[in-house]
Amino acid sequence: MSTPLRLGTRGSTLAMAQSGQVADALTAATGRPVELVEVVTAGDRSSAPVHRLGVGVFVSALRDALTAGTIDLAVHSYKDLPTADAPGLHIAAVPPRQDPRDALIARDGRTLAELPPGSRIGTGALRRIAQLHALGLQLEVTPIRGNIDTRLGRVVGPDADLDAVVLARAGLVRIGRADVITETLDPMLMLPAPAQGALAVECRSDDHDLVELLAVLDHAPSRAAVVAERALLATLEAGCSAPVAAYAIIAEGEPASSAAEGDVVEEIYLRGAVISPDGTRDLRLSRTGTPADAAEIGKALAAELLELGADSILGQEGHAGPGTQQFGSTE
Ligand SMILES: NCc1[nH]cc(CCC(=O)O)c1CC(=O)O
Repeated sequence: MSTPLRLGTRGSTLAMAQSGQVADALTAATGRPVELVEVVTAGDRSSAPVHRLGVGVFVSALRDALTAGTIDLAVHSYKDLPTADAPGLHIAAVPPRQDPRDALIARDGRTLAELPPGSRIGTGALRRIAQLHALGLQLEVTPIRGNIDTRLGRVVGPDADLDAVVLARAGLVRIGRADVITETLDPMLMLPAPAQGALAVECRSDDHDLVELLAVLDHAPSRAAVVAERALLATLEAGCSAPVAAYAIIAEGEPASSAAEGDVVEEIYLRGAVISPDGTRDLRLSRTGTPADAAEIGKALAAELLELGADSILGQEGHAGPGTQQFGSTE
């Protein structure tokens, strides 16, 4: 029996679930045993609001442990990773992505359209707040935070005080709570966060054997989608808390007339949005291309959004400007 690989994880229900799922997949594919090592992050120890701490605190403790060699690999929710590269570390796999759409959890099984004006709907993410306002449904959007269980408790159970909350479908699926979802939101109405529903499996770049081993978990279409969405985010120089949304789909495209019979041509479709927090300014665009050009497509779509004035929308939110990395998820 080979020595177990040490997979560092936060202790939250979601982190433990997704780390366990990656550990199992890795063992199934390679026969290597994997042990989970809990890493307590500054974000878990503090009760300060996440927008003050920055979501980076959840990530950096895991990255420090990787660099120090106390763990061999880490699993992150990809949407929580800053767009800047981490020196000495490598994302060795992007496993098959979960459904990236947002989900509504509402009282009495209601859908968004069934919520009466004045309904209280909870979410902390600026991207979701902006899009809920843009719908013009006269919903009362209430900022909430905390882990998935805490946020669910605002609408399900004895302490419920809201009519609905919006959460990522992927997180609920991973912790086995997809049953509470009353509507999966159409991306045309509620475009997800860049990389939502995807995981990043990270290790040290110089750990060549492990880089090679982890490649079995990589899913090329999921990686291409994430590359496009995050290229858009990075080009807008926005962080994961900005009112920026992006969603890429890889689909079978129309083969060129010159293509040989049986050739499968893949196409990437990327949709991106920048919306002011009050929902009054709402820029949404799409673009298609080939998956090999995922990064260029993301950059090009961001450039189009900037031409239409995206920077002035982001500027309203204390846009940090070139060369800086914004942190601070309120999700
Ligand atoms: N920032 C919080 C966060 N980070 C990852 C997920 C779960 C879904 C995913 O992997 O994208 C969530 C919860 C949510 O947004 O509801």
